[in-house]
Amino acid sequence: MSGARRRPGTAVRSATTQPSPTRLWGWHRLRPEWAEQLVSAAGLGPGDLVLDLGAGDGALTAPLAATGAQVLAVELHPQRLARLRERFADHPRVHVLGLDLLDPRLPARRFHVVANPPWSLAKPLIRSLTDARSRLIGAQLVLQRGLVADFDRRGAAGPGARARFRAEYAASVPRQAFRPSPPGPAAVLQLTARRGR
Ligand SMILES: C[S@@+](CC[C@H](N)C(=O)[O-])C[C@H]1O[C@@H](n2cnc3c(N)ncnc32)[C@H](O)[C@@H]1O
Repeated sequence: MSGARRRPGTAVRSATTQPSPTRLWGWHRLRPEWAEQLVSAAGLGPGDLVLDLGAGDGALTAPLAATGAQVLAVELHPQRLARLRERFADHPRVHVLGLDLLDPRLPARRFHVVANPPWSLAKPLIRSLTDARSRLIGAQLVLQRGLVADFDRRGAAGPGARARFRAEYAASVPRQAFRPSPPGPAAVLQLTARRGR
């Protein structure tokens, strides 16, 4: 892949993938004050590795980098990816990756996730993050409120996922927290590994 460093344990699907006419490229950017709030609640610092999945143009990437953590910002949309690469080209702790979130490979070392990912991919994404081989420590995912409430009630889906991760409704996020506003309200789903992974 050109322009982005490849990390062990992460997969790279073509960064030149073109938006397909059937692919949903919805983009509800988090407003800066909400992005800051989400990042500050994650309690990250130097030495941590955090993934921003579906990074857009970096609404969360920038405050995540300001914590001192190492940030992997994943985006597939060609223009957003290009903008992201340009914006963080000189940042020593931000690595921009042209990955498809549907690719299940994850970092080989322990990691966190703080993200406002594409809501349509929430279920496969959570399945992959809570997989038995995943080294996820904790995730904060901004998703549709109803879905977050479901996860809070039923726990993480997928074989054995409930035994490995707690899934909780952590906070409500109003439609006004995004630009443009999504059709319905959102919430933060907190996933926490039950044991060190
Ligand atoms: C809800 S937007 C959030 C953008 C940014 N995190 C923010 O809060 O402003 C989701 C992002 O995921 C990206 N995306 C959609 N499908 C993707 C995929 N399969 N792989 C990687 N990124 C994807 C979209 O291009 C979009 O930028």
